[in-house]
Amino acid sequence: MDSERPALGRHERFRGDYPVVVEGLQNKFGKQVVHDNLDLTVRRREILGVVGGSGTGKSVLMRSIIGLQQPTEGNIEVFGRSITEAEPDENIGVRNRWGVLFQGGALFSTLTVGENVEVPLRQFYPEISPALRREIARYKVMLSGLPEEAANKFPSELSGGMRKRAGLARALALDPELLFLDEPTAGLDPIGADKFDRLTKELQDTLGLTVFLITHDLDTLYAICDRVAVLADKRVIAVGTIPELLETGHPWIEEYFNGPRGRAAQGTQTRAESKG
Ligand SMILES: Nc1ncnc2c1ncn2[C@@H]1O[C@H](COP(=O)(O)OP(=O)(O)OP(=O)(O)O)[C@@H](O)[C@H]1O
Repeated sequence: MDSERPALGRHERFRGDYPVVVEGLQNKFGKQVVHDNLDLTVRRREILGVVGGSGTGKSVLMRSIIGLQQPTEGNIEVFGRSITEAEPDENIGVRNRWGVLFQGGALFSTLTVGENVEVPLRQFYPEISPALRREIARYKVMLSGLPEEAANKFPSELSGGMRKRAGLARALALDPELLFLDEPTAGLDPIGADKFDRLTKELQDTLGLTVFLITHDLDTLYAICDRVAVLADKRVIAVGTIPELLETGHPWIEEYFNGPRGRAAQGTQTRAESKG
């Protein structure tokens, strides 16, 4: 089992082995404490699955890491830069190194898919010519597995699965090193979810991405995650491979992975592996 708080010198964090380091995080909404003394490190080029019961604060954790939620205590470093201590404008140099696929895609409904992908390009690289911006957006649309013509469609003209891919295209707009995915396969049918998983893995491999992936989808955890972090009791109670997590004997982990759905997902994975 991995220690959740490795003894890291700042120079090691800068070397990029741990693109995300969260230490002693606390998030409170009024009297509700969502996180308390939460530690987590994300390793370079891994797909880290983040699981936990509903309302355990997975999305709040992601929002804290990308600077959309100011924690009440703790420190978060992304690519060696403190997100919690700096003003949002000071983080401009790291904000263009990550991409985010929010739950539901969060696309602008009045813009076409291509125009949606152009939004971060306009924001971070206003000097790029409109023609080149359009070209980059088209490339990202295709990279996300959508047909080229999807760039001219509005989100309302797409299926749920295509909208997810459009959101992914926008998340990839700035060639990120770090990708945040919040429940990317929620609402997809099993075949669509499987294809999305394979796309995520392929992109991670070919682009060398580090992926922070919030999911309830056990198939995704078994199929593509290198490690899984479990949120419970207001913190990350364990991080590791699925066999390592099971060794903890924690009742929630046991029930989650060894319940009927967990066993089914494990069976699917074993069959997929034996087919090669
Ligand atoms: N802006 C906010 N103001 C007040 N409470 C909030 C806010 N954002 C989140 N919360 C609360 O924080 C808790 C954690 O929410 P979060 O969305 O992170 O859960 P989650 O683990 O992602 O859940 P799910 O799996 O259902 O998506 C919830 O109780 C939620 O109501």
